[in-house]
Amino acid sequence: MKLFKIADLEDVLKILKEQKSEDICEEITIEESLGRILYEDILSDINIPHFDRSTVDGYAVHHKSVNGASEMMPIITKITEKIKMNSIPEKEIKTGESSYIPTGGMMPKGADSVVMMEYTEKLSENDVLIGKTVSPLENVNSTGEDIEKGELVLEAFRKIKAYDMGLLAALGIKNIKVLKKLKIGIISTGDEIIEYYEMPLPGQVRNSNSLSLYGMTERAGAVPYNFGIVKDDEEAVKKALNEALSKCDIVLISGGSSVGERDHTISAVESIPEAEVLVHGIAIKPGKPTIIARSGSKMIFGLPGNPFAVLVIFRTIIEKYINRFSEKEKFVTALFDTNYHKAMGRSEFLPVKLEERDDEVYALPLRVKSSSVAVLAKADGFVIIEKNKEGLYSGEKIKVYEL
Ligand SMILES: Nc1nc2c(c(=O)[nH]1)N[C@H]1C(S)=C(S)[C@@H](COP(=O)(O)OP(=O)(O)OC[C@H]3O[C@@H](n4cnc5c(N)ncnc54)[C@H](O)[C@@H]3O)O[C@H]1N2
Ligand code: MOO
Repeated sequence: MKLFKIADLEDVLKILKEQKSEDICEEITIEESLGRILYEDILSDINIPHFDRSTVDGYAVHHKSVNGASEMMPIITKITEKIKMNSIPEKEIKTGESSYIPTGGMMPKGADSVVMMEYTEKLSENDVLIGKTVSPLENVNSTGEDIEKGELVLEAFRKIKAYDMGLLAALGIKNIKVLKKLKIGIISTGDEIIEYYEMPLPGQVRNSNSLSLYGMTERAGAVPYNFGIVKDDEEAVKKALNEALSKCDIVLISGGSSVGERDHTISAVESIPEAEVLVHGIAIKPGKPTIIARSGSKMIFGLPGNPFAVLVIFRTIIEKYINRFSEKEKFVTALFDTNYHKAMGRSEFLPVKLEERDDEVYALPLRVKSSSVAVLAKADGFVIIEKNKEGLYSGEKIKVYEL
């Protein structure tokens, strides 16, 4: 009798984290870096800002010169200089003096703060009334305040975000080392599976899994390759798997992952001499019959055929592996809207809709079968109910993760 070696979701993630992969990196320009995985630590070789500058248009002063100044009791200061952008102030400020300074202008020596224009009144070319007290560093961006020289700015294996690109530019970095994009082969199996552009006869099912895997692969920053539909035939599955393995870093096979007579993924995987099955069966609903194997430096994921299960396994496991576990899960907290019972022994992936009522966010569960292709299009996020919980109760505070 064939039995699954059911592993917990956390253990599966741990096994995947421990897999040594052959890192192949390449150098790219920062313009090309969005969504790529950094292969080096980025340290700043400068202070940002690299000079003290004003954050407002106004008059640079030493705070002691205007101590006690107010709208009713302004203090007169002598204008020493009109500082220009992109130039070094020529004069040092002494007690009772001020310099006009634009936003972003370099602070003159002797000044430690800036009074906003709105609180000043120019009396002549040489004198200005200051109607506000300021404290040291008020309206000043001091050297290294944002980033200090030598600071670790971005850590290796971070997935580069749009705002990281601006940060790299501010550091004057043109090229960075990133991991080469992983190539991901996608195979769908099943005698009943037809191309999505064909009209299904009774018993036939359009191939939706290859397309959702294609999209999710691209979203994860890898390159998908479609290896088409393969019949439920052991030799055909082996042939397709070997072909995909020879061209890709990771192979995803949907369908045939269970233990039925027509489920050939496991035997196809086992027929590869260097393949090692790491997992066959995960304590997650849906997606239980998932297979994870390694062949040299390559990985094979045998996914259940059910469309919802495919999405769940990709979202909770494969995507994390592709991204080297570098992305923090984003979530919002919400109150669960109803009582929900689940069987013990498997973690459950539950899609939810979010609703705002009386200043609270409520999560409403969407009833779903593993065969659904539609449910995630209706969902705003998902909840993972832990393996040993019997469900969720109405009003329970939960984390809703981004889909
Ligand atoms: N005796 C047992 N039977 C089953 C178990 C079990 O533990 N013991 N687990 C069940 C669970 S849970 C799942 S999930 C399924 C997974 O089975 P397979 O991976 O072998 O998947 P298939 O039978 O090939 O397909 C299932 C379902 O999905 C449809 N499908 C398949 N490929 C596609 C595709 N590319 N696009 C759209 N839909 C697809 C297929 O037509 C089937 O309806 O096993 C249970 N059985
Ligand atoms: O694990 Mo299966 O995907 O529940 O139907």
